[in-house]
Amino acid sequence: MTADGSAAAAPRPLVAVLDYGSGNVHSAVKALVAAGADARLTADRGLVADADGLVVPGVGAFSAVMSALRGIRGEELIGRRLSGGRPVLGICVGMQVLFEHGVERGMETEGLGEWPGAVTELDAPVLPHMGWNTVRAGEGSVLFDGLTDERFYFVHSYGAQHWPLEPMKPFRAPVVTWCDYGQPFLAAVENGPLSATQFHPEKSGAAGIRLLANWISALPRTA
Ligand SMILES: NC(=O)CC[C@H](N)C(=O)O
Repeated sequence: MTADGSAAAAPRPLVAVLDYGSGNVHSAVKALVAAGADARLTADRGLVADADGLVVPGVGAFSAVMSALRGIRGEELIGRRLSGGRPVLGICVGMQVLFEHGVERGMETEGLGEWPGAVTELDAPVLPHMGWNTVRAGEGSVLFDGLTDERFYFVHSYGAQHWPLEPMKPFRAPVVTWCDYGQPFLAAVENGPLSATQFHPEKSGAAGIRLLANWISALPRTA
């Protein structure tokens, strides 16, 4: 209750942006704040564990991102959150490392293995895929709620091009969203507490902010 008796505004959901030396983190923090979160760039293990949401950004080579994540035992931080059903959002290479492995320039690197399958070079005439694209949102998507026919900004040459995970009843089937660039590839996945986008919501204008706001609105509140 405030001094004039009106109801105090609810505190913003606390979203940790994992600081492990990846690039592009400040635009992610800024976009999350614009989308309604109290966003903080941090490697503090307690804060990462307790935050309402964790965002794992990622730019550069799959192998370098995995090495930097392992350097702060990021696989533990992400795995423990997911074991406790606590939301995590991976962005770009932060999505790619969630798969079993990545193959870049002939080098295979083990990923976090949250999802089966591999991240491989896109089968497209021009790489990198750098620009705006529409996506084919999966049925029941939370991320793309109210965002049909919007375009999102992609900068990548690799991606997950198959979704081998069969729904395991009684669990809800993951919601997969596709994009067409040369061949189809996964633009986003929503799988219980774990979501991820291959594109950059923080570089996708108002549609990107709305997508982040959808994710933030769905965060269970611990405070
Ligand atoms: N934007 C990025 O940093 C993506 C890099 C990643 N190695 C890819 O090309 O898919």
